[in-house]
Amino acid sequence: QNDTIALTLFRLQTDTHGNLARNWSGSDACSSSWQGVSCSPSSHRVTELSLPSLSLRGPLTSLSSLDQLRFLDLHDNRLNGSVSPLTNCTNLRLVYLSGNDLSGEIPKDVSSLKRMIRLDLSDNNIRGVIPREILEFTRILTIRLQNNELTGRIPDFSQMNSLLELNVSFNELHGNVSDGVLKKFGELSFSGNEGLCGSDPLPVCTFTNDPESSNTDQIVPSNPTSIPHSSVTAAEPKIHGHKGVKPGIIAAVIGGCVAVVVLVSFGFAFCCGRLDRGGVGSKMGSVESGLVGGGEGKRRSSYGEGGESDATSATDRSRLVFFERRKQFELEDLLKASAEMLGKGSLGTVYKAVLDDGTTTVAVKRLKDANPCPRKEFEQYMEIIGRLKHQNVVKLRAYYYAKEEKLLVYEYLPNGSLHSLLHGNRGPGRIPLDWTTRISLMLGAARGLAKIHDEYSISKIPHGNIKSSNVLLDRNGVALIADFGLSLLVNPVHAIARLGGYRAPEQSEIKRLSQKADVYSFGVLLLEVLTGKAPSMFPSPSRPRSAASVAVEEEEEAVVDLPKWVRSVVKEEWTAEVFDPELLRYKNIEEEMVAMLHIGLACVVPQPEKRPTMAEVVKMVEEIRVEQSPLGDDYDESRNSMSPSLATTEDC
Ligand SMILES: Nc1ncnc2c1ncn2[C@@H]1O[C@H](COP(=O)(O)OP(=O)(O)OP(=O)(O)O)[C@@H](O)[C@H]1O
Repeated sequence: QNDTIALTLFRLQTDTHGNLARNWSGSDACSSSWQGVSCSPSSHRVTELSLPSLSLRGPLTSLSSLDQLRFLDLHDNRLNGSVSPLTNCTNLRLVYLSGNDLSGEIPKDVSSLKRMIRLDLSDNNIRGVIPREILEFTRILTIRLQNNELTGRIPDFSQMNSLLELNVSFNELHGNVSDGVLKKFGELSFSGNEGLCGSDPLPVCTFTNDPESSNTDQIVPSNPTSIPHSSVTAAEPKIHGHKGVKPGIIAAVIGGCVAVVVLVSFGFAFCCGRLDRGGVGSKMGSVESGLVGGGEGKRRSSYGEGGESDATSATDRSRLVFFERRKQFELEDLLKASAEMLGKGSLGTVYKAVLDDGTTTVAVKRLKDANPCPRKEFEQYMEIIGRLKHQNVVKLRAYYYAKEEKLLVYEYLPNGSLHSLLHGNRGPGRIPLDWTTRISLMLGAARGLAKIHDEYSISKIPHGNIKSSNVLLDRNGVALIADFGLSLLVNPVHAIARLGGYRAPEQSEIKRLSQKADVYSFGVLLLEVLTGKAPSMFPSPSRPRSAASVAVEEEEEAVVDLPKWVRSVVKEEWTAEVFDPELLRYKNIEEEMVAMLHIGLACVVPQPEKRPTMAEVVKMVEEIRVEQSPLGDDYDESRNSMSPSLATTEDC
């Protein structure tokens, strides 16, 4: 009842255009007829208030008694006064107040909002310093304070381990931005503050007497020019591109980024082999030695020698075996192809190879170390893999078997993996993965795995390595299951240890892959897509815990066993808490998310026999209807210009 009184007061104070009066009928805010208001069914308290763009004008004071409020979205109104009243709402997690006329300072007791996940106060008139107490948010993912009138020294955001997105641009802040912080959040997050300094492109810091403190030196830019405003017009993700990949271009260290993209001549990589191997490889040295060695020309010629000698020495049996009616290219074409390393997995290294015809692109997995699999067996397994054709399973186009080399040639999928979409670049420039896309990716992956299980229902061949990095996206954003059949190549005794899929509990005893364990892994994948948390497959209990990071680690530990964490949160009544905060921006999807959550939880029941089959999972996912794209209600402008399903993300 008190919440109803508080909201009624809020309406009377702010609803100058009568927008709320029209939409709030009845005398109970929790009666579900109050638009934009959601309550907890058990406590009958207001937990969500979502009233964006309603021309509300007035203070926030009456909201201070809503101490069960978790989600507050009042962006794009004309609200004024201070944000201080909200510090009483100690359950707040997601606060969107951008685009109002809020003024005053951010109070020091903002630290009472310990559960804050996302705080957006951008585009207001908030002044004063950013209080150090903000560093006490241990679960925070996003802080947006851009376009205010904040002054004083910038807090040491490097202490906020959980923070993924920070924007303090266009304020009047000063002080040193550490190198790590600048790199993590990107220069655009600090632009428009003439007093900030640090490493390039910020001006270099010099030390002068601090006018604010007689004891300490103030750090000021040597030449106070902020990052040019012209570079700040669009918050686009940075694409560290590498156009025109040529054979022989060996390594490109992408500007300031931890990830190193290695571009190798595939032919070179293939022919050179490993240092410790015999044959052509040992003649040429290792790929690594090639990396450090001479220039492009030299490597190109090395490649030429190696490629030809190996190709011509290939026996009739050591040839590319295609699963397509017409042979598309020769081994020699593959050896000549320009190649780019896409990544290393548990069984080998994958290269993108662009053939000289300029139109054929394939992904080539070069299996690592002497695979014990004899030729006959290998060929049989390839037959099994190559036979399976389905729109949601990555197609094996061809393979090559020689004593020293085993290559698997797959169709190339240009849009990365579900893993990189979910977890890549959670910082600034992150392209959110919307609900419609997530549902369609989960459905595609479910169909692909169901097909595998159905095709091999008698022999019960499992996939054995279901995880988000093995769900790839084609050019239309359709999800495909990768790496089917590779578990066959691994000694069953070591398969679980060698493959990195999400493990089912029974596998700690019965060390065997199975289709039921695939279902469990798929359940974990669903939970990963719903929560946005990456399941950690190999928890290390001995991880050192510093006092300062205990709280953050507790949060992280929740992801070690994703099913366990989800179960525990759901039990505590607040289901919405499990979902990826990124999804909370979309409207009217909660029912679908909860339905999907139930499917995920059904897949991860500890008893294998109680898990559904993948065919049943497909049916259940198909029954979750997405009537309309939630994008229509999206209020994140950064997404307007891109196609979410095809959005690729950089890892760095
Ligand atoms: N057909 C493909 N098209 C495009 N990229 C691919 C293809 N197959 C694999 N990749 C990419 O190559 C990289 C390495 O893949 P790989 O399957 O070897 O490793 P992984 O999935 O990380 O681990 P695992 O070996 O356990 O499956 C990944 O980044 C993956 O997205």
